[in-house]
Amino acid sequence: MKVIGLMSGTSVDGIDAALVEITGKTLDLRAELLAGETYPYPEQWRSQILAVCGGAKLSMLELAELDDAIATCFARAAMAIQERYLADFPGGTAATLIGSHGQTVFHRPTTDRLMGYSLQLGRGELIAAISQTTTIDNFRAADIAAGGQGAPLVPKTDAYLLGDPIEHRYVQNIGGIGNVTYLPPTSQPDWEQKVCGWDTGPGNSLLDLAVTQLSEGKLTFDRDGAWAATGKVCEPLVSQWLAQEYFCTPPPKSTGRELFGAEYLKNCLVDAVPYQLTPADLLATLTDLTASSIADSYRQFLPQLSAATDVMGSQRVLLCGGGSRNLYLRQRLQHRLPHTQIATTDEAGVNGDYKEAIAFAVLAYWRHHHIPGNLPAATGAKKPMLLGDVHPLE
Ligand SMILES: Nc1ncnc2c1ncn2[C@@H]1O[C@H](COP(=O)(O)OP(=O)(O)OP(=O)(O)O)[C@@H](O)[C@H]1O
Ligand SMILES: CC(=O)N[C@H]1[C@@H]2OC[C@@H](O2)[C@@H](O)[C@@H]1O[C@H](C)C(=O)O
Repeated sequence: MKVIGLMSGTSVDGIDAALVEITGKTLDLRAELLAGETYPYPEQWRSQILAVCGGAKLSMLELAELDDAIATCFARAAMAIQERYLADFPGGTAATLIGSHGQTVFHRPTTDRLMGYSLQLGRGELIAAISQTTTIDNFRAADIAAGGQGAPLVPKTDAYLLGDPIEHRYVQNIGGIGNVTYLPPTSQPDWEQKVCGWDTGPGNSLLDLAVTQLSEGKLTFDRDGAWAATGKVCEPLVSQWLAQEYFCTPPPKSTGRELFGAEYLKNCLVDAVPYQLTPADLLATLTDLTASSIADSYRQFLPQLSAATDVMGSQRVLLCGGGSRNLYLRQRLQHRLPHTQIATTDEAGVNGDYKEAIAFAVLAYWRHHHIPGNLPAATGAKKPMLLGDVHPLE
């Protein structure tokens, strides 16, 4: 079955569209990427989305207009990837389903007191009407209704697309926020029960904000980590930051720019004052915070594993997301995980630029086939749930 997956992440850089041929169910699942492309948001909408994510107030009319503008961008992305595929493969057939994550503008994780609240804009009914294709959206709500965080949702798709019979794998996305899926060797009889995942904390969100500020708006990110690589990590500051609540909280846990955003960076800058860091030192230290928070979370929350595999050396991190291109970040991660091989998901057969878009194509496919999409060990939901609202054509 051909399915289009659509995703825009916390960096709000554009809509990732993946046209995927999917077969099988879970253990026999196959997802072949036929076409993938990122379609940037028109600048007007990108700045409005970033403002809303940063807490800007909207009237209900403005909210409805933004929702529809995003849905229109998503529908256009779906139609464009469809056209590109049909132009490249004239005998090909069109996708029959769209799985759209939408654009997260607010995420409040579930707590002991409050049910989680996660809002993705870009309504599926409009995507379906414009693209004339059945669309599934709102994937996080059913998990939240079952007491889960609503995130991360990729772990179950990672399990069936990236498992290995011998290796322990950590599939680590480094987007605006970082998230990991741990996969035990699939030759272990009970491997599916041991899969877990969580949001590790900041990916590039703090770095991007700091680069924008330090360059007075001339740069928006540290390409290849070149600027940070000229600085020196302030280790005491990293240790101080790692003691913060989010990093010590055991999974299930999820987060967003609501925590690791402008306000958080402001506090980091205050903490850094006594150390008199240069801009490059500050970027090196923030880059190391991302690397250390990732490595530290593996050690804290999978302790028996790291003891066993440090000896056997059969563990591998598979990176994906924009941060995997940051060479300095990779270097810092290797420094923090000396006995672990670091590669990319591409090297394991899944395109890292489109892995999340592929995941939402798979989640829509599972919804269509009545297969639950969440992994309770990752989200904290009480049970596996069918994810997504279906918007069929009349
Ligand atoms: N060559 C590069 N060098 C350094 N960093 C890069 C490079 N290319 C991309 N990035 C970083 O990756 C970010 C975008 O990553 P990505 O598209 O994976 O995020 P996202 O999907 O929006 O986020 P999330 O996974 O949290 O939802 C950019 O903001 C930038 O910081
Ligand atoms: C609420 C939300 O949009 N969360 C995103 C974000 O980006 C990374 C991390 O934070 C993860 O929790 C999630 O995305 C992926 C696709 C997920 O649900 O697995």
